[in-house]
Amino acid sequence: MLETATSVPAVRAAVAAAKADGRKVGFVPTMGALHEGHLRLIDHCRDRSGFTVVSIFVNPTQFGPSEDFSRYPRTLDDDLRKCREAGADLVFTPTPAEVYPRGASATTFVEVPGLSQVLEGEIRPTHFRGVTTVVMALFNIVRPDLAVFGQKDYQQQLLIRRMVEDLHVGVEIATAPTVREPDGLAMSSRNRYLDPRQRQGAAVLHRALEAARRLVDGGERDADRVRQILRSTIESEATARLEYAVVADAETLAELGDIAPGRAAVALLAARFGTTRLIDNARLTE
Ligand SMILES: Nc1ncnc2c1ncn2[C@@H]1O[C@H](COP(=O)(O)OP(=O)(O)OP(=O)(O)O)[C@@H](O)[C@H]1O
Ligand SMILES: CC(C)(CO)[C@@H](O)C(=O)[O-]
Ligand code: BAL
Repeated sequence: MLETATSVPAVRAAVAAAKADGRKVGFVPTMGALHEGHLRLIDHCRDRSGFTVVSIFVNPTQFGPSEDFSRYPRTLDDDLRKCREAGADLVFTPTPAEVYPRGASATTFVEVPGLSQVLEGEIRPTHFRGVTTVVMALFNIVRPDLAVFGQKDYQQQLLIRRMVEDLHVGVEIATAPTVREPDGLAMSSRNRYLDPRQRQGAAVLHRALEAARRLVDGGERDADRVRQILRSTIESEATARLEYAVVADAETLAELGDIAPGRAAVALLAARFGTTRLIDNARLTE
């Protein structure tokens, strides 16, 4: 049976009861508007724990002043139904004032300098400070044994892993693969902003990543050539405006000159389709 909670004490009580039963507690933080990608994270979590908590919280502190906080999709009834069908045990739907007790925003922050300032962090300068702060607050509220994040937000899961390691948070972090539409577009709550032409065009991100992967699988070691194929594929799509296309070290996100065997490399992309920003990534080597 799915339980719901809106307050910190109610979450703590439900989680304490599960732990008293000897159940491992898994946690899937989300901003709602749930799609198949989120549901696979819940499956991943259920496979690895005995009590799955999902949070649905559109976190104000990770949106910049000109971003889409007010129009971000909020579909709570539908989300609760999907969580129930997916077999979650507890859904936490707090207000900002519940998460940020001093008045709807944070007055204490957790930051991961360096990793939070490149790529997404360069374009969205306060974004990751908001993410790491809210994830730390949610971890302290839920006190899970395990938390699951999506590979679609590659930089985000790296930052969270770093935060957990640096601050001895004691939560195991799992990363689940990106779930895609049949044409390869990574599922994202923001896909619903796209008009039909942009929606069709957005599949170019996956095509670019596939082209890069084919090049590397064929033996290409020059990261510049791989960047070129990423760029030229995206630039061939009329609805896309490229923001970045990088080939980076999979752990540090430092840009690579060459793709050496034994060094894990990842391609990361961001582009706008109209006013909608989408990101995607793929590992090029393991
Ligand atoms: N297609 C996907 N496959 C796997 N995980 C995903 C996918 N999309 C989102 N996630 C993961 O779901 C979690 C919650 O993400 P969030 O609620 O922001 O959804 P989103 O679809 O990424 O929304 P947005 O459009 O804001 O980026 C994150 O860990 C995110 O990486
Ligand atoms: C991790 C997260 C739920 C924090 O608000 C958010 O950044 C997201 O949905 O990826
Ligand atoms: N999934 C990332 C959340 C954000 O873009 O704010």
